[in-house]
Formats: sequence, structure tokens, C-alpha cells
Amino acid sequence: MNEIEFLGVAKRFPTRRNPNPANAVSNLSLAIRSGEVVSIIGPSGCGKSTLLNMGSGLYLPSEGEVRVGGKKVTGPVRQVAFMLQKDLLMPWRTIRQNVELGMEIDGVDRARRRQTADALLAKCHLSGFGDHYPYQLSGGMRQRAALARTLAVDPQVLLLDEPFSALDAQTKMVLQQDLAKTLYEQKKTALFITHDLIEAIALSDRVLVMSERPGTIIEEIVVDLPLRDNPLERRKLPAIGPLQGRLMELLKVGKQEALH
Ligand SMILES: Nc1ncnc2c1ncn2[C@@H]1O[C@H](COP(=O)(O)OP(=O)(O)OP(=O)(O)O)[C@@H](O)[C@H]1O
Repeated sequence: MNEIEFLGVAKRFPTRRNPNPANAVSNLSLAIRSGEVVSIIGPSGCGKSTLLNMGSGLYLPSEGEVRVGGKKVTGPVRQVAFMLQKDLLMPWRTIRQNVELGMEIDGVDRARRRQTADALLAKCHLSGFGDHYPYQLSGGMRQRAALARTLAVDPQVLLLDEPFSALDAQTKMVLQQDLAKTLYEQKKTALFITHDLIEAIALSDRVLVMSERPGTIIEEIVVDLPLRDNPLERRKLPAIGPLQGRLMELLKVGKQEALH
């Protein structure tokens, strides 16, 4: 079953001064099956975040439609959760209270909220930090807490917009490992934006390449490699090199046209 679908989607941002602007995203179709992890890479400004915003229902497409679980998206979708580069933790709430936020909004009772939050904090290697405030944690730990908060509402689809790009290389690899294991074990569907080509290959079943604005998908690379639940080991496979080379070619890395 397709968990999330974009059908002939276009997006533009009209203003009063410019009611007919050019498309930011154009003629984009994409279907992600249940349990699949798909990465999107593309030049800056090609519309990747716009695409995720349409997936969550925060933006509605100007043309075409988005479906989640087979249903047309007409506004924010409960089964879809977002995780961004900024952790967006509320500084006045403890880590546990941050993780509980979505469940609180959903009316989950206090005892169950606490149980779920503590189990997720343990899973994200944050046991013992539930009563700390965000400022008391490192950047990597805050991103772990943000991941726990994203998972707490048990979403069907995770939309991840460069969630690790602000972290140092080693912290990033450890967090990728935790995320990959969780996605695999819980059979979550995920759409992942990154500028890091190896990250895309290490974490995904497919990597989609977008063109420059107006963004559309120009290539699909199937990552036909084992170990999707273990990116630390997948990174070591010799087949990673040629896949990265292919993505570099498609993105024209090092070519004059790619320099803005
Ligand atoms: N709310 C908005 N109003 C007007 N224009 C917007 C809005 N959101 C995005 N855009 C425009 O749409 C285009 C695509 O932006 P978007 O942020 O989706 O690109 P991106 O591929 O995620 O970029 P980056 O890789 O730099 O994060 C840009 O030209 C941007 O200015």
C-alpha cells in the first residue's frame, strides 16, 4: 500500500503584488510504500522543504493532490510527524514534558503519557534526563529528545527535514543508527531530506534527485543494498562509492553549472 502519495503536484506562492509567480515545485509525482524510507536530495531552493510541508498538510498544493493513507490531504494530518534541523523543544518544559506534548494534546492520560515518554527516552538513550531542561543537554541529546517527541504520537509517516545537519559527524552517525533501527523495527514510512549523499544512501531504500527550481524529480536511485537497519555497517560496503559517484554526477557536484 502507498502510505504517502504526491500526484502531479505543483506549488507556487502568489502574493498581492505577484498573483502569478513561477512554480516553486512543478509536476511532481511520488509514491512511498508503507514501511519504505525515501531520501530526497537536490540543489538549494529546489523545493524540498515545500514538498515536505505539502506532505504534512501545512501547505496545500496549487495543482494536483497529496494523499496520506489513501485519503486526500486537505489540512494538517494527524498521522504525519515532522522533524526539523532545529529541535524546537520548548525551553520551559522538561525533556519528559516535551516528549509528552503531542500525547497531551491528544488527551492521553497522565500515567500512560509518562510510561510512553520514559520508554522512548530510554530507547533514545536519554534515560535519566527526563527531568532536565533542554538548555542542560548537548545538541545531539536535544535532537534525540526531538526524535522521541516525534515518535511519541506514533505517526505512520515521518517527514524529516535535515534533522542531523547541525550535528558533528560522529554524533550524526550515532543518531542515524538509532533512527534507522527505529524506522525499521516499527515499520515506519519516512521521507527524508538531506544534503549529505552518504547519509541518503545509508538510510534509504530509494534516493530521489530533484532538479533546480521549479523542482521536480529527475532521477530515482534504488539503493539495492542490505543493512537498512544498520547504517554504520552499510556505510562500509564497497558499493556505496559508485552510488555516491552517480549522485554527484546528477547533482553536477564540482561542475560550473552547480556553482551559484
Ligand atoms: N512560504 C513561502 N512563501 C514564498 N516562497 C516560498 C515559501 N516557502 C518556500 N518558498 C520558495 O520556494 C522555493 C523552494 O524553497 P524550499 O525551502 O522548499 O527549498 P529547499 O529545496 O528546501 O531549499 P534548501 O535546500 O536551501 O533548504 C524557494 O524559492 C523559496 O523561496
